[in-house]
Amino acid sequence: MVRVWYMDDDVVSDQRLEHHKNPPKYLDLQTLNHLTGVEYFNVIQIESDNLLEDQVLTKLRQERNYNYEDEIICSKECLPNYEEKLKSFYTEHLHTDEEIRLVLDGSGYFDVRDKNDEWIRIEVTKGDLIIIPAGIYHRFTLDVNNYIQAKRYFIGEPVWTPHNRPADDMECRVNYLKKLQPITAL
Ligand SMILES: CSCCC(=O)/C(O)=C/O
Ligand SMILES: [Fe+2]
Repeated sequence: MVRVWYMDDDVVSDQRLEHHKNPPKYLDLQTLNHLTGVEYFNVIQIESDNLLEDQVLTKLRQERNYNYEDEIICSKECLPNYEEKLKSFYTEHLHTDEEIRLVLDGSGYFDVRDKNDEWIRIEVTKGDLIIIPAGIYHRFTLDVNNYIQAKRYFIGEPVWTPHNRPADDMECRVNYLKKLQPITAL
């Protein structure tokens, strides 16, 4: 089961640790969605190595027109410019398009800002599919196991460019906040 929690304020110790508040403050997926617009799906058949035939995944790809896909492995051995890339992933940023990731193996943390600018940490492991909306400030880190393999989906020609904070005037940011308002008012 995916775990989601509010992070502590410790910016000194290793980013790969869990960074819970004391006491821990967990969120459920519905609350995560209401607060941030992040969507989560469990791709159930991953254990049977039948991942790409999975019904949840097939439906998502068709309905949302994900017509581009590739794979990324974040490990010292496989990711070119490993240290530099990890630093860039963990620098707070946004994208002009959704960030869609399906974890095939390993694990890691996506951190997203809530409307009060607090960090929420989302632990992703094998079989988790996460959709991070365009315009949300976020970052990614490996956990202490230092390995993740994920599929990346995209609509059209992929654009991976991160726009580091501050990017408040970007159209995607303005639109994200507009879309979020009615949701968080619930
Ligand atoms: C597990 S995919 C690597 C992280 C990434 O692609 C990204 O854009 C993070 O924000
Ligand atoms: Fe990103």
